[in-house]
Amino acid sequence: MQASKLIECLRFKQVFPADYADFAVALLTQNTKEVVENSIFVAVKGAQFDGHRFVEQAIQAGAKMIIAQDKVATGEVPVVYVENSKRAMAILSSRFYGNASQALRIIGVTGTNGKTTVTHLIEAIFRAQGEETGLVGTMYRKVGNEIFPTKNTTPDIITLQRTLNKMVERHVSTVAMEVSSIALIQGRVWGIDFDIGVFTNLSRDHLDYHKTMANYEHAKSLLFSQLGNQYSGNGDDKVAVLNIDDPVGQKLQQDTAAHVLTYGIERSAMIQATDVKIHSQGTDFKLHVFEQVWPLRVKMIGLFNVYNILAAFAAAYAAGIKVEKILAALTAFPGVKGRMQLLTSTTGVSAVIDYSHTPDGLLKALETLDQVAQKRVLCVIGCGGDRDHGKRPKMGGIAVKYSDLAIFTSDNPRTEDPQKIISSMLSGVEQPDRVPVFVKRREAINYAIQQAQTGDIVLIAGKGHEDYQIIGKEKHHFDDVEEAMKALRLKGQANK
Ligand SMILES: CC(=O)N[C@H]1[C@@H](OP(=O)(O)OP(=O)(O)OC[C@H]2O[C@@H](n3ccc(=O)[nH]c3=O)[C@H](O)[C@@H]2O)O[C@H](CO)[C@@H](O)[C@@H]1O[C@H](C)C(=O)N[C@@H](C)C(=O)N[C@H](CCC(=O)O)C(=O)O
Ligand SMILES: Nc1ncnc2c1ncn2[C@@H]1O[C@H](COP(=O)(O)OP(=O)(O)OP(=O)(O)O)[C@@H](O)[C@H]1O
Ligand SMILES: N[C@H](CCC[C@H](N)C(=O)O)C(=O)O
Ligand SMILES: [Mg+2]
Repeated sequence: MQASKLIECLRFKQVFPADYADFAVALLTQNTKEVVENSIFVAVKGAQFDGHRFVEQAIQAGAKMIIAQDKVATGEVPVVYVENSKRAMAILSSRFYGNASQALRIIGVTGTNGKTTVTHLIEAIFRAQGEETGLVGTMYRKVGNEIFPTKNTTPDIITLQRTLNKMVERHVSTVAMEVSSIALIQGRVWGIDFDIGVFTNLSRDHLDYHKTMANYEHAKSLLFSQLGNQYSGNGDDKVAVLNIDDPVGQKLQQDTAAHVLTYGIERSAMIQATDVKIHSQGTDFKLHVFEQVWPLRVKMIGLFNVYNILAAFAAAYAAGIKVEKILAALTAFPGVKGRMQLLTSTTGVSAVIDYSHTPDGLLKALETLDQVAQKRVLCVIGCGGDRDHGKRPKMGGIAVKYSDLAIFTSDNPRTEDPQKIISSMLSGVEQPDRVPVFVKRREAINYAIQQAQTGDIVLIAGKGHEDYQIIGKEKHHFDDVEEAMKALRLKGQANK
């Protein structure tokens, strides 16, 4: 696309010089590291850097046009001044990548916990119908079967539009996408035409960023207030899928113009689960879809996973898939890597790897394991550095209160002192001197598995699927599954 054609979509812009030499745009980017010959570079003011300071570097790397909101010196290279470069970036990327979101059925999932699980469930349901699917989230971006790495749960808008464009090229029809609160505030989904919005739950997290729960709640509400403010009248209008047992889910009913489909367990809901029975191999419950009832057995463990299943079911139901077909896919679903992932061993000790990294997630994981463990539940837990400090004492307290033995260790310390993070966790515990502490995660895992006896379960919480540990700014290979398997094997050999 020619630059002049592309920037037509920006209103109220000032272009200097107005008679610039037009060119075919090779790439649109906000990052100097990506710039190639004939790129357009968008200068964005970020939390750490101001992109306007990288303009010269972008021009040297081949940028032929700059989009900016503040005055920049560009020599001969044309500058398009806009009121807000992030918004301009959203509008430009939508046009550059062919308004891809309009050609796709996009299901956005938001909430503190359960987004990755629900998006994978949705992906599995649509795949089982023979559809080509896309997935965007914490673990990766997936186009059909092809996996692309990701830096954020919800990527920046250009990466997102580029990914959606690739999905259209590969004949994807439905996309399940995690929408983080931070992305909603930062406009990373501006211009994305969501068809269905799903709310899982809201509890404490990310207060380092949002500061207050009210701000955090407002961020989540944006997905629903931006959904479906027009009615087609064809019966294919937008749908908000809301967890009605969560007070925020109840409030969101007021924020959206979209059709509402409620789900829940405790309160009366359109999609409801009753008679939930959790056992070590999975969970049984009755699924009520308005007036009809189906018995269901799933392989995932825990009451919280029943909520995740209801959310995914409701999204698929809203998309018009037949109940029996959805249920067949849910019954076959094996679970998500690093979410209540069970490792058994010949020793009779089991380990569960789970991505619980919030107070509520940890509480739910421990409550679930308490119901299925034959004997004790041990818990290895740390908290991430450069993240919400307030959740540390809460998670420390929960780990000690809801397990038989809690062992404190490091998660991803990032640029913080790991010992200080652990001290903060210990400040939430009544008898901190009774908590075994191992700064090195490997040692904590080994200790927990050594201490465990037949019938015990060791929960290794916080890092789930992650195959790295971030210490300082360095990423080192570290995988809880590998470490736990190694420790279980050693225990097995020692027992012989
Ligand atoms: C604090 C924060 O949210 N930062 C996010 C934000 O960065 P930013 O816009 O502030 O960027 P910046 O680093 O200050 O740089 C400003 C501009 O200069 C440009 N730049 C910078 C350096 C350079 O050499 N060249 C260059 O061009 C950058 O490309 C950028 O355009 O926008 C970037 C692009 O969208 C994100 O990648 C980045 O996420 C960082 C890595 C991050 O850790 N974010 C976390 C807190 C986050 O967003 N988490 C959520 C929730 C996770 C969950 O609950 O699952 C997520 O969605 O991942
Ligand atoms: N519905 C739920 N309610 C409470 N806790 C949950 C729920 N679903 C999952 N969890 C817990 O939260 C952890 C993370 O789950 P998941 O990865 O699906 O959430 P997420 O919202 O994608 O998290 P993130 O914000 O890191 O992307 C799980 O390992 C589990 O312990
Ligand atoms: N999406 C979450 C993941 C936290 C995972 C945990 N292992 C940590 O590093 O704190 C975040 O970036 O806050
Ligand atoms: Mg996630």
